[in-house]
This record gives sequence, C-alpha cells and structure tokens, in this order.
Amino acid sequence: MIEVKNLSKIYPNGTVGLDDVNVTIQNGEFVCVIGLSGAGKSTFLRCINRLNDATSGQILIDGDDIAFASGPRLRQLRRRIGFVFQQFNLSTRLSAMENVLSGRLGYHNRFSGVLGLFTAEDRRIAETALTRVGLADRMNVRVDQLSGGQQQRVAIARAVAQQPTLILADEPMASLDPKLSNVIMGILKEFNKDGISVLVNIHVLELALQYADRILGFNKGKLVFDGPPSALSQDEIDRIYSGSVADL
Ligand SMILES: Nc1ncnc2c1ncn2[C@@H]1O[C@H](COP(=O)(O)OP(=O)(O)OP(=O)(O)O)[C@@H](O)[C@H]1O
Repeated sequence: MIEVKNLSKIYPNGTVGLDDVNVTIQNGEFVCVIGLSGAGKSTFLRCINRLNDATSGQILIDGDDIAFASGPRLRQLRRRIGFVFQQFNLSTRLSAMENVLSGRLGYHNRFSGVLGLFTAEDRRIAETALTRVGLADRMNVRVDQLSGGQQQRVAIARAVAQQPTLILADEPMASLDPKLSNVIMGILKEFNKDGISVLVNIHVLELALQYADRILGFNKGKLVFDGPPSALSQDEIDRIYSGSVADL
C-alpha cells in the first residue's frame, strides 16, 4: 500500500510541482495519472521513488516513509519500486540481459554490484522477465540494435527483475509509435495481474479509460480527480484539462 500524505513539491525556482496531495493506493491497483502538460504527473511519480525530493509530506510504502529516508534504508525502499522512463534509460551498448540484470543491483552490495557479480538466481529472474515481455530470442542482443518498442520492453523487464511491489511508468509510450501503446499497456497489465501495483502517467485519455482501475487527475499540482474511469464525467474531464477532450 502507498499512502501519500500532504505531499508538496516546490522547485528551487519557486514553481509548484505538487500542492498538498493526499492519496492511498492499495496493493494490486492499476492507476493511470492524467492531466495537462505541466500538471505535476512526472513530479508525482518521481517523488514516490525519490528521483525528486519532496518539499514536505509523507510517502509511506507499506508503512515505511520513503520521502525523507536516506542511505541503506532508502536503497532498500527503492528496491520495491521499479521505474519505467519515457526515454527507456537503458545502457544502449550493453545487451538486453545486462540491462535487465542491472535491475538486480539493489539486492547486492555496491562492490559485487559494480563487478557484475550476479548469481544464477539473478540470471534466472532476468531471463524470466525478458521472456515475459516477449524477448526470449533477443536476450544477448545489444540494446542499440533493438527497436524502440523492444527497448521499452527491456526497460519493463528490468523494472520487473527488481521484484517490485510497485511499478511507476512515466509516459512509457510517448517515444513510441502510437500502435505500440496497447502492447506496452498490455504488458504492464499482465504484470499487474501478478499483483504488482502499477502507476502510469499517460496523456492519451482513451488508453487511461481502457486500462485503469482508477484514475488520478492532476491540475496545477493539485489532485483534482480520484476515482474509477466510470466516474470520469465530461465535467470532471473539463476540470482536469480545463478544455474539452477534443483538444487533447
Ligand atoms: N526541475 C524543475 N525545475 C523547475 N520546475 C520544474 C522542474 N521540473 C518540473 N517543473 C515544473 O513543475 C510543474 C510540474 O511539472 P511536471 O513535469 O511534473 O508535469 P507533467 O504533468 O509531468 O507534464 P508533462 O506531461 O509535460 O511531462 C511544471 O510547471 C513544470 O514546469
């Protein structure tokens, strides 16, 4: 369970990224986060795994506050959270397998991690993750020889290899051909069925409606909608986007 309490983020230049956000996400939920560009979606996800530091508030991951944790405790908490980036963030000169194995680093001390001393169990977990995303025959191919869609699947496999309880995905389809959106959402949904909670930032409302159990709508850093897709009326959509769906 993730409990976000009174979470605010003010950037050093004074921009309000998040404004007193309160939300609880139960284990196993598939949550889509929507809102206009600049609404705070990325800031929200990045605060949850501490790519961004919150200014104030709490983020409890199964009861442990990650918002202001540091050192080994932060490392341990982050291990529970996989992150999938819009631009994949892979080491493109390494193989798919090597990238996915890096998802296991949180389970090793720094020394063995740097030396790449992965166990047979790590390799088995990485292989399973790559097979689940449909890349069993591409494991040893260098990432720069894979298509964008395949690269994003490697990135998802890397997140899954962490054996996380939560996957955060920040516009994971935005760099891909729109036709691949359903493939990426479908893969995330499959892992969600295994019990991993998923939070996806998404700017295509249709996809959010199609896949989400629950939608969070942000506007200017505030959480202005929290409910199932069925509760998202045109009024609510207007409130989130302060425009009509036709403008999206
Ligand atoms: N590093 C930063 N320094 C200052 N302001 C920032 C920084 N990162 C984001 N912001 C600002 O914080 C607000 C929220 O941005 P954020 O990136 O979270 O929105 P978003 O909803 O994810 O937008 P997009 O869909 O374009 O990614 C915006 O006003 C943005 O300009």
